[in-house]
Amino acid sequence: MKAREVNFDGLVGLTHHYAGLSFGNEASTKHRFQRSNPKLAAKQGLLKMKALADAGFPQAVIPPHERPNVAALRQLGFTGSDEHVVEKAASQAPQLLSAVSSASAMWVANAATVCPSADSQDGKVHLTVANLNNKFHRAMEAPTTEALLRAIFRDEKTFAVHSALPQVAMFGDEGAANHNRFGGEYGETGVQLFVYGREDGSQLAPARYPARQTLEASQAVARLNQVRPQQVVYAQQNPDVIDLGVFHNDVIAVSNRQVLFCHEQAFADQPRLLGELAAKVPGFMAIEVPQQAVSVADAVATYLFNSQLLSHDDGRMVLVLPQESQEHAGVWRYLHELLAQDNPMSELKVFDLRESMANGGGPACLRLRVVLSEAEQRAVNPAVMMNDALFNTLNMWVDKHYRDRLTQADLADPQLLREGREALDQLTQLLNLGSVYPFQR
Ligand SMILES: NCCC[C@H](NC(=O)CCC(=O)O)C(=O)O
Repeated sequence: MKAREVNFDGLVGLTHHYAGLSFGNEASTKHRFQRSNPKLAAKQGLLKMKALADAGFPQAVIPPHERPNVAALRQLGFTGSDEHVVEKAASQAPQLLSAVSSASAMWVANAATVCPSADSQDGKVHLTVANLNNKFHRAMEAPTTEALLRAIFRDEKTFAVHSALPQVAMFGDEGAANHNRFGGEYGETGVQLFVYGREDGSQLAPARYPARQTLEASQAVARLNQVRPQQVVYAQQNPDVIDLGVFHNDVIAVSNRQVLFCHEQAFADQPRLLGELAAKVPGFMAIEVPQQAVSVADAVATYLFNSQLLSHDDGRMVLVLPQESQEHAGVWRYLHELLAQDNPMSELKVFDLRESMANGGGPACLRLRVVLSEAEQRAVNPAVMMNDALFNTLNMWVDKHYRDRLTQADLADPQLLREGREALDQLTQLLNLGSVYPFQR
């Protein structure tokens, strides 16, 4: 039976805005306080999903979270009705209101780490929710992410959804953005590469920006996901590139099947890692981009590596890139050289994801890869699968509910809270999710 990689993309939420919340993520810092367009952001994401579904790649959607997160503000001491809580936060602590209003759950590469059934000891598909401990606005995603994943991957005989790791720095976990799986056919046993930024207590760590993922977290996720130990490889990110803005490994590397496409400075001990992968993955091929061809700074600015590397049924691979890669002459030239060389890459697909990119989220950040056998695909909640009908339904839903401009000041508007709840209440019906949001309980 043929297994496929299904890409689950995060749908951008109604409160998408630029708040500069992610120290170490240069796009987030740079676009702080600029005006956003949530409606356009959601539509840009939907267009990518639809185009990939049309090109034959199975595609699904993961809904946004309830924002502002009023419960989080209450936990921080704001009292009164929900509207009063928002008003008080807006006047006393606007940056906190921004954090609890962030639409950051759209970047579902950080939602969880996935282990396909072919790799797990009990033969189930495992998903461990990421705690996103390094940033307040992201750490609050875990409970709703868990509820959503349980509503999508409902069948407990097929899927095992694990709660996030303890919310402390030692177990900082950013999900699939620091995880790669290598192998032949998707349904065959693979090798899983867990990439971390630091080991608790070790000196080998970035100096300027935080390392969000720890080795201790990666090891715990590998245990929870029941990955057979002989199939696990750990590697440390190069701390110097974290200091240049590579806050997740998927900003500097992407993989698919036997191919690793990465910058030559991506990993701390790159020759050792590539040797280990060559020994464990039959037909392993590393495509390392030299600093001379594309600098780390250009990779961060263009998100060349935050691409999706997808396989057509005949084995040809397509690289799904953000428009910023096409707009950079040197990067675009390099990509064409790559196509001409002897490797499986045969096609480039470019998308305008400007709204997400301005917060540091490219094509790869917006998707969670889930390898599923045919039987497992049938066990997924069918209402989240992208097709013509769902594309039209979601576009109409976005048109009806989303604003086309939002600044930090607008977050004070209590109407935004009501708009969000009404929209999400309808969305849970459209996607047959049941009650997943705090306001529905
Ligand atoms: N995988 C891409 C994640 C991008 C995300 N950006 C943000 O949260 C920016 C939000 C803001 O600054 O408004 C992050 O850094 O975790």
